[in-house]
Amino acid sequence: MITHKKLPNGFVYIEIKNSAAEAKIALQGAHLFHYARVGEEPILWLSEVSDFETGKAIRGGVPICWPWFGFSEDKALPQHGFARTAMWDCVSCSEADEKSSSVILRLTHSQESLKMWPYLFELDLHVTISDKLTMELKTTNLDCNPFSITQALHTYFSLSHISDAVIKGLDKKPYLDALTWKDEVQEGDITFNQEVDRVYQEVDREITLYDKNRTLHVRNENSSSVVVWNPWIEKTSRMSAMNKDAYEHMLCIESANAFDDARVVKPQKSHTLKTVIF
Ligand SMILES: O=P(O)(O)OC[C@H]1O[C@H](O)[C@H](O)[C@@H](O)[C@@H]1O
Repeated sequence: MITHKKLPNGFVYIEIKNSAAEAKIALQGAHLFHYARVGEEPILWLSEVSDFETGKAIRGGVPICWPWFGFSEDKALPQHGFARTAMWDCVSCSEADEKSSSVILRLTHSQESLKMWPYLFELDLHVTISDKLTMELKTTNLDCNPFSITQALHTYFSLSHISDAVIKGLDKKPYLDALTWKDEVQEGDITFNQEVDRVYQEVDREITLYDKNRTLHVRNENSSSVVVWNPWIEKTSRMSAMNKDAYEHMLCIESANAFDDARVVKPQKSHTLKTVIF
């Protein structure tokens, strides 16, 4: 069942329930903020103190960073672009069978977007909810000039505890350490005992997240960069909409086209960043 819902403050979202899983996705930002398989704990982390307010990104779930990841060259523009706080339209809801439901949300250029980023575009998020979570972010260039994008499906995973988390699949991969701005190379698995903010490059394998009671797989397409982020104690205390111990129960593994993995989209052409989480 796919139902359009509204919070008391007017914030609108779509609830999807089928025999395999359930999900919630806000029209603001096409922001998926809940996904759980039937009978299991939620796979996505959502801050207990997140705002569901117009113009503010939800803290948790899967924010969409687009058309730039991180800071823009113009520091007056929002970090991670404007898509995550813009209102999207729902253009399609469908149920393939009792175990699989799909929603397509669309954002197109507007007077406001053209002030921040001077291109005509269509951006579609196709979400499929089944025993897997599939997200396809399709950028179509409707302009007469090519444009370059950086982007991420900025997935916040829910953890039993950060000290139990192990990421496999990035061994020997080069990365930019966003804390020191140095280029490094990963040696072995990733574990966490301090702040981590890294953009891995040349990623060509499935990534596996081991937690105490659960193993999750992330399979990306048309992406060779992955951001791994945990803000740890001090940065969490400075972050909006996060309790001070929130870093213990979240970890971001972001399916991206970031830094050296920026993509040029020619007029009338498309690029689709895809991730499957299972
Ligand atoms: O606070 P936000 O704008 O949502 O950004 C949250 C985080 O996103 C990414 O993971 C970046 O690598 C981090 O440096 C940043 O702190």
